[in-house]
Amino acid sequence: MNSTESRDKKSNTTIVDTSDDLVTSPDPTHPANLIPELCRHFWTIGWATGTGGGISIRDDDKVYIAPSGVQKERIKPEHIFVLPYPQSEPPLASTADTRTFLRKPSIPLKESACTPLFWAAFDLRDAKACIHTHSQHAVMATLLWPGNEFRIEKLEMIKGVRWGGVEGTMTYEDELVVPIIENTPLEEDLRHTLVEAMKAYPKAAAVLVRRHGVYVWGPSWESAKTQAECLDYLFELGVKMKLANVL
Ligand SMILES: CSC[C@@H](O)[C@@H](O)C(=O)COP(=O)(O)O
Ligand SMILES: [Zn+2]
Repeated sequence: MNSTESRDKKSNTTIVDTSDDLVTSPDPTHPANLIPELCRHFWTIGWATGTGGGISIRDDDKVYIAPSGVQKERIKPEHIFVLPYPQSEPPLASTADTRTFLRKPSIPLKESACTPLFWAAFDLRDAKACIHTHSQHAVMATLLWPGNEFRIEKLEMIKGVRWGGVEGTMTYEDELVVPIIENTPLEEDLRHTLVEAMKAYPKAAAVLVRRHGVYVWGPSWESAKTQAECLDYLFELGVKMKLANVL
């Protein structure tokens, strides 16, 4: 049990800190400041509109998560959840009673439904940040590549993508392969196939979700962001090239 939690012996429930201490910092690069700023930016480029999409950042033993179902461009630091890392089990909504939080907002909010998906990037790739976008370029790519892989080559922006999302950068000579998984009615239910795809494609920097979007991660929030930008560019260009019959 961490310092911000205490257990009420009578009711046997965990009382979580709802103070703003863990999400208040004058440092603009503190995750609780960065998540609202990046979500605002992602909203302006169509990655996180209509409450969809988002980003989670891991700072050592803490994971910072945005709230669920809210206008992502209007999140404030005090709306951010803080979870301890690592945890023996991924924090699934279906295990709500046993999940541990270091900090919850004082107003009634739920943590992002993407939490178990972000967690897969932290656990399987040791990522420090994971971005989920609803970019139409990603969605179109999953429609024009009907199989279980998006493939593209001979484009300069491939050089901005890392092997596995966290290792060395790819070269112009390398073919980019991104696995595609099928969407599910509930976000949480994507976890199983996302984990399977990450294991089957250990060198892939992202996982596309058909008719939904993409999960991209990196060894830092900066790297996750620039890789997501390179991949989005490649999805957009791939779609245009395929429609122009020049692929
Ligand atoms: C427009 S609803 C989108 C959600 O179901 C989900 O796909 C999503 O990306 C965001 O989930 P959230 O729980 O709001 O963080
Ligand atoms: Zn989504």
